[in-house]
Amino acid sequence: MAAPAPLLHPDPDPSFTELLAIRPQLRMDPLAGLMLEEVPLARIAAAHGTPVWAYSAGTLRRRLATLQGALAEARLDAQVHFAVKANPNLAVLRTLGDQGAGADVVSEGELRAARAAGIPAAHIVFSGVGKTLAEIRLALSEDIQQINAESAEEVAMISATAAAMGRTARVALRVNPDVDAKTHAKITTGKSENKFGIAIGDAPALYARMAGLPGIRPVGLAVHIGSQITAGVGAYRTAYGHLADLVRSLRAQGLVVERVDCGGGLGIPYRDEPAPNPAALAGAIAATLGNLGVALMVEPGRWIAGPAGVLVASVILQKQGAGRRFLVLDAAMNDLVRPAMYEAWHGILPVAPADFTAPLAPADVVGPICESGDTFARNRGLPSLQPASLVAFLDAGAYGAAMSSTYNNRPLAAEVLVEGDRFALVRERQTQEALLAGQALPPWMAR
Ligand SMILES: Cc1ncc(COP(=O)(O)O)c(C=O)c1O
Ligand SMILES: N[C@@H](CCCC[NH3+])C(=O)O
Repeated sequence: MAAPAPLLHPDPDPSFTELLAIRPQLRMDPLAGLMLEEVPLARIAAAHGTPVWAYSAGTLRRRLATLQGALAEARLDAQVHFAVKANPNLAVLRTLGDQGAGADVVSEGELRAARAAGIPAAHIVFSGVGKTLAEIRLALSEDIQQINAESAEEVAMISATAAAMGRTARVALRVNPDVDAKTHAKITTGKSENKFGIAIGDAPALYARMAGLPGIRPVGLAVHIGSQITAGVGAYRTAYGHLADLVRSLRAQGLVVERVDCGGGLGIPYRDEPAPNPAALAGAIAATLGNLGVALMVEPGRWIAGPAGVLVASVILQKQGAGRRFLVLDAAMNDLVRPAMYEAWHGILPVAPADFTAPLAPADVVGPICESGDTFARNRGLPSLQPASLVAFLDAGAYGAAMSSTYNNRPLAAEVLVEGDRFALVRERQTQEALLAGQALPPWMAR
């Protein structure tokens, strides 16, 4: 069973050279050090300080094109909807939207970001297990492509809201196929014990009921079985097979099924995981749903954005503990929470050219936050790194900045977009003033 690589892995880590070999967006220049496309990361750090996120526009486009190409190659009538939760930066969304990506959103904020980036409402799907009335109203007034409903209770909310607004919501039913995607327990979503979707056995009756409700036009089905799926496409095939059966049985009842949203979840190799590729996913879709005459959607987030981004941090100090070396960075779990939250393994490379050939020794890479979970890596082979040396976290373009917080009252880091040999700030580092803004003392504390 493939599972995401944990923070501390029993096998030797891939070398720096091996990590770079499968990431064409990154290379080590003998003079300029680690480069993202044609921009030395040291230049970005010098211009905008650290910690700083940097995204490659070229990589975003290339990966989106690979996915679009794989779907076309499999002769599928399929649209890619980028899962905005992975990276809601407007420049990222604009880059992908300009190349034809729609958006999969799960909140008012994501819907507004997708619209602000220029993604047409007709290419936006709203997913999520708990949309508020205000969010349903916004989706309806924007007339987005589709709302994916996850329960009978939510269908009733959408129907009542749409009818009151004199609108008709295009609704797909998200089904829970009870399939194990063999990924981290916190990010598996297609098992019956997970909160997502409606049990596949309950779907036919609800779908039939939807067809008779005011304010609702049932347009199809949706499924999403989990994230960072690296155990091949078997679980996808099983889930899509169940959906295909459901499409056939709904149609046999005389119901209309126009679309199937196949969800996201395609994994990437953070360490050396044998991640499935888009062609395999397209093959699984084609083999199951390909001949039903339904329009298809996929909702990848990580696969597109993960490898396109890095987090650059500075070493604050190197500290010798009892039998271990700690490398204390100015980035912390509030910036990149994946290691603390899922024990996730991220490649960590020195940015300076000389560091690359230096002898390596194990280090625990940590942030300055006051809890031991603020650990990015254990026993990681790294050269001696003096204060102010830079390191880069690889594959940080998805669920990186998106999951940042201000824990320890640390401001959100800046974000930069790299385009060939140019780069531009696309989100400023949060100011200390902004961190305090909006807080007020109650009148009785005034002095
Ligand atoms: C409904 C839905 N679609 C798409 C995604 C995107 O997942 P990933 O970034 O793993 O492709 C998610 C997150 O797992 C999700 O919940
Ligand atoms: N945030 C998770 C993925 C969850 C996907 C959300 N549906 C991660 O970083 O791996």
